[in-house]
Amino acid sequence: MTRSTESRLIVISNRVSAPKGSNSGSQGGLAVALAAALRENGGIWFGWSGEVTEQFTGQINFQREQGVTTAVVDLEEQDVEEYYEGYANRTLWPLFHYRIDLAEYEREFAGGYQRTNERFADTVRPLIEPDDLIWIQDYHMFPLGAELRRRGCQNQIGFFLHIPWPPRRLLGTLPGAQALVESMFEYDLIGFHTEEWLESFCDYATHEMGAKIENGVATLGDRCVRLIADPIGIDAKEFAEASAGVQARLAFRRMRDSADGRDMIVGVDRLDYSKGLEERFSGYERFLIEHPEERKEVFLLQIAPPSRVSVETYRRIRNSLEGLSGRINGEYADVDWVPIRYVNQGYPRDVLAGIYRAAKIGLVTPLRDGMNLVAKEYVAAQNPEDPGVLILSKFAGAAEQMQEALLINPYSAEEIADAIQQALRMSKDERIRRWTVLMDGVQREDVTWWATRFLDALKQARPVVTAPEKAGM
Ligand SMILES: O=P(O)(O)OC[C@H]1O[C@H](O[C@H]2O[C@H](CO)[C@@H](O)[C@H](O)[C@H]2O)[C@H](O)[C@@H](O)[C@@H]1O
Ligand SMILES: O=c1ccn([C@@H]2O[C@H](COP(=O)(O)OP(=O)(O)O)[C@@H](O)[C@H]2O)c(=O)[nH]1
Repeated sequence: MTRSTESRLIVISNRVSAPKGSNSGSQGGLAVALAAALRENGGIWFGWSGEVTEQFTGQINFQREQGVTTAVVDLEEQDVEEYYEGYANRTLWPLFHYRIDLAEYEREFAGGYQRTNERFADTVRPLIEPDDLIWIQDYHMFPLGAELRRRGCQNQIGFFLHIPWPPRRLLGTLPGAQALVESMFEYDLIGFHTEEWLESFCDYATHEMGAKIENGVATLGDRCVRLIADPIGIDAKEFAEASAGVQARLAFRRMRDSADGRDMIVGVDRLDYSKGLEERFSGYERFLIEHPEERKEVFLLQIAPPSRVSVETYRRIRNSLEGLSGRINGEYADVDWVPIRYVNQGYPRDVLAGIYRAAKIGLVTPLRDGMNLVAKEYVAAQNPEDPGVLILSKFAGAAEQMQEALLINPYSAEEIADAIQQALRMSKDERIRRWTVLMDGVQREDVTWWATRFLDALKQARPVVTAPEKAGM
């Protein structure tokens, strides 16, 4: 990525890095991807520190590391409860993953979300210079662009949504949905991972709000916003280096030794109901039932670091998975074999790289997922001469780019079971053919490609207004 000499980049996201004290392995793909993009680009990365303070002060803690300045603020407990755990993760997250049965619509959450976004706007506004490009990330911060405009910010502001955009009939259940979408017209550019999420946004904007869409631009009244589908990738180069490193090799050997000649199937997901873990276990159980001859020949390693632990739905999914894995193990295990190794712990990505490489199958079966970077990491970690097979949910954003994976419906235990059998029986030639196409895509459409496409589109979204103090220089 060529570094811009004209304008700085201000990235704003809820999570700037893994909160202190949390397992470093549990941070999600967004933090990982943004760290890589900012390393390339330089600039300021602003967001929540992950820390709680008694009273919001707006005091910014700056740190400079590897050419990137991070600027973080602490939030009050009430902000965290209403904004992060409440509106972001009990209202928007389930709704945007098509789970209106789990979505909670509470005025306190909506109020706390708005208040916290106003606090972010007040705090970051003084850091913004007239020529800066501003890039806001994800569903925690839908109204932030409008709040910055209210504070006189005329910069180019882009917004990227990392999760799916729900179908219009589902979004219609959210109180205040129209106001939320209207506020998004204050952005100059909005990015989605897939054409499908982009189309869903257009469907809502046109049918519920009377917006007009033409040549990739949505118009509502006197506001225009450019829309793009821009799928995020991994830092393929860094990942390849990690895969060749000591930790990856140690992990690979450890897994191979403990597999004792059996084929390993691996799943790696934050412990989240959107990841389809119950359905995955049931699909695997169906495979064990339909193929008793395979029982001692395979095992499933599921790595599932706990996530958003203060939210009740996340505690429920954890309990339910403990019960399900326990039942399956109790039913099918023998003295020398356990069908599921279920691990509630996060691992650094270089260790994951070795684990992915040791697995014959990568089992990635979310019920709905904005992208899913694990699918791409699994491919990047494979041995080119003897690669494993990726089984991927057709409801993950990654499926649009990864057509050579075995694409399945994660709600169907039969399809999961059949795909496992197909992958185990697949010839080496076919594995290499599929992997070569997948790997080509992972390398070409990497995190730098993603960030460059977005930032280039943002620069061109509307003519730049030259800052008065720089005019005539
Ligand atoms: O910050 P957390 O609450 O711990 O959650 C972790 C991240 O989860 C979500 O990740 C999404 O972004 C990924 C990268 O684009 C994408 O591959 C994945 O499908 C999404 O689920 C969330 O959107 C992030 O904001 C969180 O940081
Ligand atoms: O134990 C773990 C589990 C996951 N991850 C990383 O967390 C990210 C998960 O991103 P993904 O897009 O798959 O899902 P998200 O958690 O963002 O919804 C990937 O980069 C994983 O390598 C990790 O470092 N250690």
